[in-house]
Amino acid sequence: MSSRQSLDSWKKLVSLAKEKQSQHMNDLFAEDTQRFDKFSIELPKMLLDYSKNLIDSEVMTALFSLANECEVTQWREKMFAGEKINKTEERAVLHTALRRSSKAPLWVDGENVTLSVANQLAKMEEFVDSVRQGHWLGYSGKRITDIVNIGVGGSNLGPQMVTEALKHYSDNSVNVHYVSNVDGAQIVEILRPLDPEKVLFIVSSKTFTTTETMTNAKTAIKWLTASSFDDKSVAKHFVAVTANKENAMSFGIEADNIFDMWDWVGGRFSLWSAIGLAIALDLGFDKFKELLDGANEMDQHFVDAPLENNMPAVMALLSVWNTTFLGARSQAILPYDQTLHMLAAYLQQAEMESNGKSVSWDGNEIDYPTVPSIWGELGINGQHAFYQYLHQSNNVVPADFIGSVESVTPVQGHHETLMSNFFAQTQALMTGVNEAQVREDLKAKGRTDEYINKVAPHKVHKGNRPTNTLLLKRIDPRTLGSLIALYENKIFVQGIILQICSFDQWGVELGKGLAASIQAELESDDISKSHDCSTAHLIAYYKNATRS
Ligand SMILES: O=P(O)(O)OC[C@H]1O[C@](O)(CO)[C@@H](O)[C@@H]1O
Repeated sequence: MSSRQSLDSWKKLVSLAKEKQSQHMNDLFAEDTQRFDKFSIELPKMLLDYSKNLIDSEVMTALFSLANECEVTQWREKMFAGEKINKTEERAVLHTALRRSSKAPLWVDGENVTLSVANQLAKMEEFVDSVRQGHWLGYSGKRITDIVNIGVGGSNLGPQMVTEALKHYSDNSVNVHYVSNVDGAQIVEILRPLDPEKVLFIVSSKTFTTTETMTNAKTAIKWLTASSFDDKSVAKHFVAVTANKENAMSFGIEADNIFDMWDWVGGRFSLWSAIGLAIALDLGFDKFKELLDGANEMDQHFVDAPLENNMPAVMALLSVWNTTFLGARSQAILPYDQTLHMLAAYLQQAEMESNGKSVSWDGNEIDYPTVPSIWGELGINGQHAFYQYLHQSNNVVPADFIGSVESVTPVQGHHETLMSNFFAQTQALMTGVNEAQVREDLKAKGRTDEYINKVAPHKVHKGNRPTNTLLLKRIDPRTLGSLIALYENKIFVQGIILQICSFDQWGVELGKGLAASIQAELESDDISKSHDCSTAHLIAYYKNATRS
């Protein structure tokens, strides 16, 4: 039994979970008309209603005790102070320093992080302004019109998700494109309409070793130099963002064109650094700064608010309740705002690469369910695709519903239709409809007994499906910054409670290593004897087919 399971609060939650599993949220709402007031948190630009969870005050009290017994606030202080809480890599975790407003020094390994961040932001600002104002010109003297960000995982998902979400705020000084897939189909299609004389490539890679990114960057250099350019053109058309300056320089990128990353920023938490350069080029540096300020506001709330009124902490505790204690295995992210169409993909990496682990920070196997798998889509599209499963499958999927009071692009009648669905779905998921109600309804519609007997069981919705509702005022750079930081801080709290090292990602290494050796086999006549027979036959089939 792990140390967590011997905590009083943990034991209490185990017994409360048994009790609550036989209850229905409809009864909890009937018994307590104050549920919304008790189980909601309002911040200046967003409201969280978490009353539609299988909780009551006793459960929440036990969850807050769990957070206290797990020393969440002490760990939070350590993270913000730059202590090396990423134990397996002996690194600080300071993505919050990238958006911090305080000018006070913050030291890590003799480096004043506050100063390094300020310097990089100043370098970014100067570069962004010069590209957007047409001072930075391509090799042949033409203005840059298109930015192509080459990166994958954290060096792609965050910037691309934000670019998509804030499209409305772009003045279209430049067009921004993202290449992440090593499947050549993507880069070929993106480059096809572009003019090499007007394109700027950003090679974004913390390690500058990621095969997909390096392969795409090499293709981009070939594309550029294949026209009338020579090698010198690379200096005007390539910049890099990396913590591995040496590799970027040997790749051919000028030292001055390299923006720094640091080992204390995890890739999936890096959009606030120069990894967000494409965002800043698209929106202008002021709006990028607003994004950082919004994130900083959420950090301040996370640091200052008592746990009972702390949005990231409450969301983390609810996830632990739903998953570890009530047994949910997945979690849906359902934005009802077109601008957030990449949010689920972004949060998949943020949460699953951080906490998708089964060994605790002391190296022992974890024997309780940890975090759910994250998936999702725009909610309104999901309604016509997978909501059947959410309403009636025998697998309960807790869901975050995220909507905005105001649309960034109002079109008469649209927003009300969208939001009426938003409100209807969480109500339906909670209340459901029982067989007696179904029968009564069918009878009132004049259906025959035979028809009612046949159809009634299929129309029952058991309800009791947990949801959180996040209602934002409006998607803008500041609110989006706060929303992303909300989830980042939530992920941190989950990791602390579940005793997970949230800031490493060893689980991606095995496959990467194997792919490298298989690539050598694909490019030669050899086939390694070390494969299992399935993999060996698949490789042989592929090689025979490509060579016949
Ligand atoms: O920025 P890099 O070093 O190219 O890494 C890209 C992504 O690959 C991963 O290392 C996973 O393989 C992620 O953690 C990271 O965000």
